[in-house]
Amino acid sequence: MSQANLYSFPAVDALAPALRAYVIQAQNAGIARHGVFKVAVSGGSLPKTLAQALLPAPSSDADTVHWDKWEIFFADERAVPLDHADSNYGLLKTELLDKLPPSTTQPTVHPIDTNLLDDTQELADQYEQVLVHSFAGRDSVRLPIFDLLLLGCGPDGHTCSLFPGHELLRETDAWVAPIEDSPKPPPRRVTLTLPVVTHAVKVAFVATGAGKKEVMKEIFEGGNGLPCALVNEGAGDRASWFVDDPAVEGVTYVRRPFNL
Ligand SMILES: O=C(O)[C@H](O)[C@@H](O)[C@H](O)[C@H](O)COP(=O)(O)O
Repeated sequence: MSQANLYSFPAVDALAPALRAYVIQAQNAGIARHGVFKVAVSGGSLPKTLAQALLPAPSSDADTVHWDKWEIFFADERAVPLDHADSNYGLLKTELLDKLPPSTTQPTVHPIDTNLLDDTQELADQYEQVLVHSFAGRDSVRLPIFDLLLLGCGPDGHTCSLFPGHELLRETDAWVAPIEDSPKPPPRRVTLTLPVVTHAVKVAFVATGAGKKEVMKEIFEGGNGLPCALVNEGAGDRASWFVDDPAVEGVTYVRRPFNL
């Protein structure tokens, strides 16, 4: 069975250019296939790392981020207004989108519908409809196939808003699901479901810092049904982990040299 790729770097400074090369390759493949690049992103520390990877000026044509071709979705989002401190949209905006050079044609961004914040089921259903319309005619209608998912990994092994042991891990029908009892605050959120996550063309996790080393050991050496491990099992070598050395200290899983 194919296995997830684990790429480790001394620090984020070295990780960022590799992540950039990987994202640009996924972007170019998406544009070649469909003329656009459909990507979903998480919150946490990811937007900041993405900014470090993607904001530097290109060194060549092949190194160019074609923001005008990007369609950005949220892998998970908190049920809060877009300008709230907990909003993943707000985080991406301040960390990355607002920092694009003024001459850049902004990407298309799909935030949640904040008219529906009182009802997380409605919020999830509406966001699923956004995906239905966006992916119409593209792949099988059974599942939206993102060109790339850019995800984080919590210290408990959660990813998106899919938490260890939660019933949401058994969701097989919905593409987007509500959660009212997230153990990480805030409790009310919506998230892509596991089938959508594992069917993406590529899934990249970014996990940095010594605070991740216990869970990285668990994910890569036992799995234990942790959401991140379930993504690794479902996506196989379509999953790639970009980590720093402190996050994988003591992890025996074989690191790959980073080569595209
Ligand atoms: O909305 C969220 O809570 C995030 O999307 C979440 O899934 C995040 O990616 C992980 O908790 C990792 O967070 P860090 O990168 O900050 O460790």
